[in-house]
Amino acid sequence: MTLKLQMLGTGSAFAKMYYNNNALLDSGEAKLLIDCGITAPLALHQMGLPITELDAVLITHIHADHVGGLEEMGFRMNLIHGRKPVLYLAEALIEPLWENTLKGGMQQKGMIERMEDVFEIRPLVPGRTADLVPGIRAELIPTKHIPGKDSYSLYINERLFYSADMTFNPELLNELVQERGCKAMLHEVQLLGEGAVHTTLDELLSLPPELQRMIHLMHYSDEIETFQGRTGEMKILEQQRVYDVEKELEV
Ligand SMILES: Nc1ccn([C@@H]2O[C@@H]3COP(=O)(O)O[C@H]3[C@H]2O)c(=O)n1
Ligand SMILES: [Zn+2]
Ligand SMILES: [Zn+2]
Repeated sequence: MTLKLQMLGTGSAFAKMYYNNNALLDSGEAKLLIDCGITAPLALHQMGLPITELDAVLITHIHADHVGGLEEMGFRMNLIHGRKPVLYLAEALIEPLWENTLKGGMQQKGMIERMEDVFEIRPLVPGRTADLVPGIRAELIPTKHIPGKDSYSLYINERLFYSADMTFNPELLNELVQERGCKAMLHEVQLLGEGAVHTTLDELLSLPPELQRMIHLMHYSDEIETFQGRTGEMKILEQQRVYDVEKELEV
């Protein structure tokens, strides 16, 4: 089974040269979308991938660059295709995603009263590996991002770490490699400024070279081109390029 990765976008929340940092994983048997930001429907359209081809969506946290495309996804799937998209998310995100994000645009008296009326909700328990779609299983790892807001990174198929949005956590990265057999890391990076809610490039450059070699950078701002050749042993993920995870991303 070959796992393929295609980033719909590799941009930070306010990037204008890149779509939102949302990822398509394809196991050959099923397709999982990780996060569905504002630009995700347009990115999928430009990739020529119909939303009906997605077997499930997994949400890491409730920021618009990670959930802003769910209203369109929900309406189109239900109203045009007569299907509820499968939505995986931590139990703690279910209520706030509906009450604080989707309800305003999607609620319709007598037709859509709850998130379950438009999505097939599949709650995830952090720390417990779940089979998501054929060939893709994942464990939610609670990570620090915005104080007071739940946010999760992913450990996929016991070999691929997906940071989502998080502040620097070298202990976690070391544990994943030394104790859990991690072979590749897709990690967000803030190129400029202090890392209040993200992980900075300087923080990642402080990691040992052998760990840096496992890291592929994503969720970056428009300045990324000026950082070519300045990311130590780390590579920069290319938007919409299709990667064979084992052959091209693993060390
Ligand atoms: N305390 C905060 C909260 C938000 N932000 C910015 O808003 C963005 C929301 O999406 P993101 O990708 O998590 O990046 C956040 C910061 O750019 C920030 O910089 N500081
Ligand atoms: Zn983000
Ligand atoms: Zn965020």
